[in-house]
Amino acid sequence: MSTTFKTQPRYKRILLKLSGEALMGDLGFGIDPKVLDRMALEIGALIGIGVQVGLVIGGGNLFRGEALSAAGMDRVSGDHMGMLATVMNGLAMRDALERSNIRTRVMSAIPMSGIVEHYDRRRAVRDLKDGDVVIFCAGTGNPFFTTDSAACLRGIEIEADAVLKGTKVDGVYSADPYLDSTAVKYDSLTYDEVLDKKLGVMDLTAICLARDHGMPLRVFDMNSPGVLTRIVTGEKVGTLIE
Ligand SMILES: Nc1ncnc2c1ncn2[C@@H]1O[C@H](COP(=O)(O)OP(=O)(O)OP(=O)(O)O)[C@@H](O)[C@H]1O
Ligand SMILES: O=c1ccn([C@@H]2O[C@H](COP(=O)(O)O)[C@@H](O)[C@H]2O)c(=O)[nH]1
Repeated sequence: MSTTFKTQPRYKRILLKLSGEALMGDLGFGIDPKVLDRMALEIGALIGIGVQVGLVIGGGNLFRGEALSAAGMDRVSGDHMGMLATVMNGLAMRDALERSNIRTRVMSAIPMSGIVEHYDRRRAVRDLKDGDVVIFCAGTGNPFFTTDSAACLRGIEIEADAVLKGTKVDGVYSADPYLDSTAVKYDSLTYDEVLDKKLGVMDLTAICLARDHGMPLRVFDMNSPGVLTRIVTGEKVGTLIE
C-alpha cells in the first residue's frame, strides 16, 4: 500500500485580492519588498499544489480616488491615478513572483501597450490552466469602482471557485476593529447580512456582484504566515461570506 502526503487543494482556481495598503508593510507609503517576497512565496506554494491563481492588487498604498477628491482633485482624475497605482503594484508583484521562478502575466483593464497586456478573458483562462499566475490590474477600467469590485468581476469571469480577500484585518467584524475595540469577529455571514449590517470591510457593489453570481468570498489577514495554503486546503480561516 502506498501512502501519499501531497496536500489536496479544496479549490482548483482562485481569485486572490491583496490589499494595496498591506503591501506597504511598516512603511508609510509605497511597497515593502519584504511583503512582496513573502506573498510570492505563499503564492508559489499554491502553484506547487496545482491551484490556479488570478490576482487583483489594490492601490491604497499609493493613491485612492476618494482621498484625492477629498483633497480637492477632480474625482475621475483621482480614480485614474488609483487605477494606475494598481498597475505599479502589479508590476512589482510580477517582479517578485518571477524572481521566485513563478511564471506571471500582467493584464490591464486599460490598454497600456509596451508595458502590460490588455485584459483578455479567454487568454487569461488559458494562462491560468498553464499554471501561470495572472495579475489583473487597473481595476475594472472605470472610475467610481474599487479593486474589490474588480476582484469579484474577474473572479466571476474566470469562473474561480472563490474570491479570497487578503487584508490587514483577520476577518469581518461587527464594526471596523481599528475604530471599535468591542467589535466581534464573524466566522461566516450571508451576503445579505453584510449588506443589511453595512459591514465596511468590502464595498457593497462587490458584495452585490458576488451575491448575484453565487461567488463565495473569504476575508482573511494576509500577514498570517502560511494562510493561503491553509485556506485552499480547507481550513476555516477568517470570515466566509456566501
Ligand atoms: N466590519 C468590518 N470588519 C472588518 N474590517 C472593517 C470593517 N469595517 C471597516 N473595516 C476596515 O476595512 C479595511 C479593509 O478594507 P479596505 O477596502 O480599506 O482595504 P483593502 O481593500 O484591504 O485595501 P486597499 O484599498 O489598500 O487595496 C480594514 O483594514 C478595516 O479597517
Ligand atoms: O475599478 C476601479 C478600481 C479602482 N479604482 C481606483 O483605484 C483606487 C485604488 O483601488 P482600491 O480598491 O481603493 O485599492 C480606488 O480608490 C479608485 O480610485 C477605480 O477607479 N476603478
